[in-house]
Formats: sequence, C-alpha cells, structure tokens
Amino acid sequence: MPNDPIPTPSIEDLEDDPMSTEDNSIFRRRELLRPQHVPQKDRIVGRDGEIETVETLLKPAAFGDPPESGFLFGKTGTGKSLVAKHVTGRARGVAQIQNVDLVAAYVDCDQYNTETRAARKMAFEVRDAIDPEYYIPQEGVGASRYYDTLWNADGLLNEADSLVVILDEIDKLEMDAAEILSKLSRSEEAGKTGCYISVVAISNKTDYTDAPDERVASSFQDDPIVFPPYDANQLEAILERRSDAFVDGVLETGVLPLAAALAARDHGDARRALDILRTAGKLAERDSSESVTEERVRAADEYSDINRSVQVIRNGTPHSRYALFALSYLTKSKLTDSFSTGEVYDVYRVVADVTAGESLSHQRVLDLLKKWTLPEITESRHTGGGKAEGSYRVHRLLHDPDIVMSSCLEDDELQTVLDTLSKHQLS
Ligand SMILES: Nc1ncnc2c1ncn2[C@@H]1O[C@H](COP(=O)(O)OP(=O)(O)OP(=O)(O)O)[C@@H](O)[C@H]1O
Repeated sequence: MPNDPIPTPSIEDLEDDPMSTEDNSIFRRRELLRPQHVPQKDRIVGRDGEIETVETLLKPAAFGDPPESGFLFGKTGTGKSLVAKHVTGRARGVAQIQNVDLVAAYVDCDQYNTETRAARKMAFEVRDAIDPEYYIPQEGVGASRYYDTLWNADGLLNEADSLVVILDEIDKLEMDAAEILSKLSRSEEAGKTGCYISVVAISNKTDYTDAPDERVASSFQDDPIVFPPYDANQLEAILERRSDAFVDGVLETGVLPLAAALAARDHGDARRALDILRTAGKLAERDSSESVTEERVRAADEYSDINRSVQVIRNGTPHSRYALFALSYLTKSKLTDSFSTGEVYDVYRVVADVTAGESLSHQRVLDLLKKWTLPEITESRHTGGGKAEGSYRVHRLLHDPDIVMSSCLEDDELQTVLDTLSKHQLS
C-alpha cells in the first residue's frame, strides 16, 4: 500500500528484531489458561453428572425435538459456564449432522445487564448465526423491538428449529430477571415461529430465596442443577490437564498441588486455581526465569487476592465505596487501625459531598460499612466503651489502604477528594 501511514519493515530488517522471536521459554499455549477457554471433554474434571443432566435437557433439540430449560447454580469457578457452553456446543454439532438448525446464543448478563441490552445481544447472536445481513438497529429502540427481530412474521427464528439461550449470571440483570424468561417462554407457547426455545440460566447466588430469584427459579420445571465446589485433588487434576499450556519442564514439582491447595482454601474455585497458575507463569516470564517455582505460586496467590478485592470494591455502589474510602483514609492517616462509625461518617460526608453532591444518613452508612465485612474487605465488631457509654461498633480495614482508596474512586475524583479532606483537616 503506497500511502500506508504504518510502515511494515522488510523481512531482512525484521531478522534482527527481537519481536520476531516468539518468547516461549515459559508458555507454549497460554490460551489454555484463559478463563474463557472451553476445554475438550477429556480435560473436564469431576462434572460427568452435571454434563449428563444438561445433555438430557438439550439433546432433543439436536434431533429436531423440543428441548427443556434448566437452571445452574453454584459458587464462582465451579464450572457452570463451562458445562453450559460445552454441552450446547456438542448439541449444535450433532444438530448439524442431523440437518437440524439449532442456534445458540450466549449472553453474559453481567455485561448486558438490562432487559434491552440482553435482548439486543441475543438478537445479534442469532442474527450472526442465521443471516448476518439481516438489519437490526444498534440503538435507540427498546427490548420489544429486539424480540420482534426474532419472532415476528419475518423474524430470524422462522429459519431455525431450536434456539438455546445461555443467560450467564442472570442475577446481574438490573430488571426483574423473570421478565426476559417469561418473554422467551411465552413466545414459544404462542407458537410464533415454530422454533423451540431452551433457556439455560446460570447464577452464582446459591441463596435464591430472594423474591425475584424465586420467581426466576419457579419458571423452570425441574430443580436447579447445583454445582458443588471442587476439592484440592480435583483442582490439581484440572491444572494437570492444562499443564501443556507450559513449555515442558518449566513447572517445578509441587507447583500444581500448591496452586490447587491455595485455590481450595476459600471454596474450591477452578477459576482461581487457573488464575494463580497463569500469574505464576507471568511472574517467571517477567523475571526472565525458566521455571515456575512454589515461591512464584505464593506470590501469584497474593496478586490474585488483591485483584479479587479491587474487583469487589469497584463493583460496590457509589456510597458504599465512599464509606469504605473514608475508613481507608483514616487508616492511612492515623496511628490506630479501628474507627467508630461516627469517625468514619465525618470523613464520608465530605467524600460524598465532593463526589455526589449529597450524603446519606449515619444509619445508612453504618449498614453500608457492615456490608464490606462479608467479602472480607473490612472487619467490624462491638467494643466496650464502659458501662456508662455502652458498647459501640468499630470498623477495621483488612487491606492496604492505598490500594483500597484508589479502587473506591475514579482517578479524576481521587485528587479532588484528597485536597478537600486536607483542607477540612479531617486526618
Ligand atoms: N471441571 C472442570 N474441568 C476443567 N476446567 C474447569 C472445570 N471447571 C471449571 N473449569 C475452568 O475454570 C474456569 C472457570 O469456570 P466457569 O467459568 O465455568 O465457572 P463458573 O461456575 O461459571 O463461574 P463464574 O460464575 O465465576 O463464571 C474456566 O476457565 C473453566 O474452563
């Protein structure tokens, strides 16, 4: 291309370029350790029963018969998404052999968290599978318009025998999650297109007795399929079957059992086990070392902890983050490490006023602060103030205050808040 603004050097010039040598002293197939990777069946450990159950739901669709829907429950990293994608993929493969049009759509409701976003994602997935030329508006229309593209008179699903929709992290939908499910089931009941619909809904919230979830659960005929956590041996077997992600011989003996044991400490979470192993590999790469050692696995475990906490904090509601910021600010500036709700509240009010222009009541802030104890970001307990004063609650931060403070606020808010607090002399 004569006027290409990005020049590509000649082959001769590239010969001595360090970029042309693939740095593979540690990883051979790094992609095997990514959380999105869906392994082949022989690499899936300890999920035969769950796979069989989901197969029973979806198999009919592969033969042109009506499939069933199901609800998958379990803590994070217990293989729910993996099993749903694995079985759906196989069903689609069998359908191709049978000349059956089985279309699959995967919607991550954490990312597409309103009914409109989820419906749009579903419509686009179906369109890409059936007719990539079919026009669907990107924005400016509501959920019903996206449902129409699927099952109105000339809708996409007229071309399909079955649709399998995986709604991952369905509890993250902001609206009543039951709504999207009832739209999907009603359209099939109404026989609008003659296309059978199966919904595989997935949730991390094992406690689904909350009202909305209960309605979601009741839209499925059978009991939820529960995914138990893995034990350390299963986690080690999962890691073992991905060890070809590494160059032969770089994993020192003891590395896989240690990563598995560390990941099993909280609840047996395969995502975390893989994350620890991948990070340990990256640390070895960074140090230009040729081996992944137990020491690096321990360091990776700490990183993984920090990453998890940062993610949990960023997902918090604005005022809960302001309250946590206030506690971290006090922890950083004072010599003590436990603070009463009143002390935190004084700082919180300044933070909330600067960032949101309003602050919540003392009681609300106490409730918000208590919520950080569950993911173990803080600790909170009653302390004796003597009989006359009565006991009162104190809060203690369990993480590095600098990391927590920068996770609580956006970069552009942070400096303004710090400047205002120093003017108020609240430290
Ligand atoms: N039984 C298993 N065998 C092999 N790999 C597994 C197994 N279970 C989970 N994994 C791997 O662990 C990671 C997380 O699994 P997955 O996303 O399926 O968990 P999940 O239960 O859906 O969790 P989350 O709710 O956090 O998404 C993925 O990389 C997946 O391939």
